[in-house]
Amino acid sequence: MFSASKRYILPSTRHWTTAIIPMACRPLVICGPSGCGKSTILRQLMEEFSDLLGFSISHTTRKPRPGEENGREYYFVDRDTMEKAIENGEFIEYTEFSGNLYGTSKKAVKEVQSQGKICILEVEIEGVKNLKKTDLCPRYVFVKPPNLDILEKRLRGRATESEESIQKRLKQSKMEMDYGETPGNFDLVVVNDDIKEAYKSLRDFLVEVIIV
Ligand SMILES: Nc1ncnc2c1ncn2[C@@H]1O[C@H](COP(=O)(O)OP(=O)(O)OP(=O)(O)O)[C@@H](O)[C@H]1O
Repeated sequence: MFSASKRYILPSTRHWTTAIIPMACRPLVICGPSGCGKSTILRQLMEEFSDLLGFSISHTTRKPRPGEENGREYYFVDRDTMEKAIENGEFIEYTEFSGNLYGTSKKAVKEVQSQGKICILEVEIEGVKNLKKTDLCPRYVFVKPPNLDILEKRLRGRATESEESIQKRLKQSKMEMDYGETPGNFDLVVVNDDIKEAYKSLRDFLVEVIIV
C-alpha cells in the first residue's frame, strides 16, 4: 500500500529559494456548497497526511480569549489595520461575524508554504476567484453532492443550521454548482456520493498530482 511518509520526503526549507517554494508547495483549495462534505473529507486527509498539510492562520479583529496567542490561534489585529489590509488586496477571503472581521491573508498562506507544507484552503467561490488573481498557484478542487436533494438532507441531518440558514445555503448552492461545473474552473471535481470513493478521489489527486 502507498505510504506517503515513505514516498515523499519533506524538503528542508533551508535549501530552498523563495522562488521555488511556492511551486513545490502549491496550496490545495477545496470549495463546494455548504453541506457537500468538504470538512468530512478534509478531516480524513489531514489525519493521513498531517506532516505534509497545514492550515493557514486567520486574522481577526476580535479580542484574544484567555490562553489564545497571537500567531497561534489567530493573528489578532485592530479593525483599522485589517480594513486597510483588505483594501490593499492582502486578503483572499474575509467575512464579518458577530461584529468582528475574520479573514485569510495571502501572507498567512505563504507562511505555511515556507514551512515546506501544502496549505489547505477551504474557501467559497469568491475566494477561488481572488486566489486566481494571486501568485500562489493553487490546485483547485470542487466537491459537489450527487444532487441538491441529497445536499438538503445532509444539511438538515447535520442539525447545525436554522431553517433560515439552510434556505440561504441552498439558494447559494445553485450558483456554486454552476461555477463548480464550468469546465476550466477546477482541476478536479469530486462527487461526494459514497464518502470512501470521494476521499479516494481527492487522495489520489493529492498523491499523483500535488505531491511530486
Ligand atoms: N458521502 C456522504 N454520505 C453521507 N453523509 C455525508 C457524506 N459526506 C458528508 N456527509 C455528512 O453531511 C453533513 C455535511 O458535511 P460537512 O459538514 O463535511 O459539509 P461541509 O461541506 O464542510 O459544510 P460547510 O461548508 O457548511 O462547513 C455532515 O453531517 C456529514 O457527516
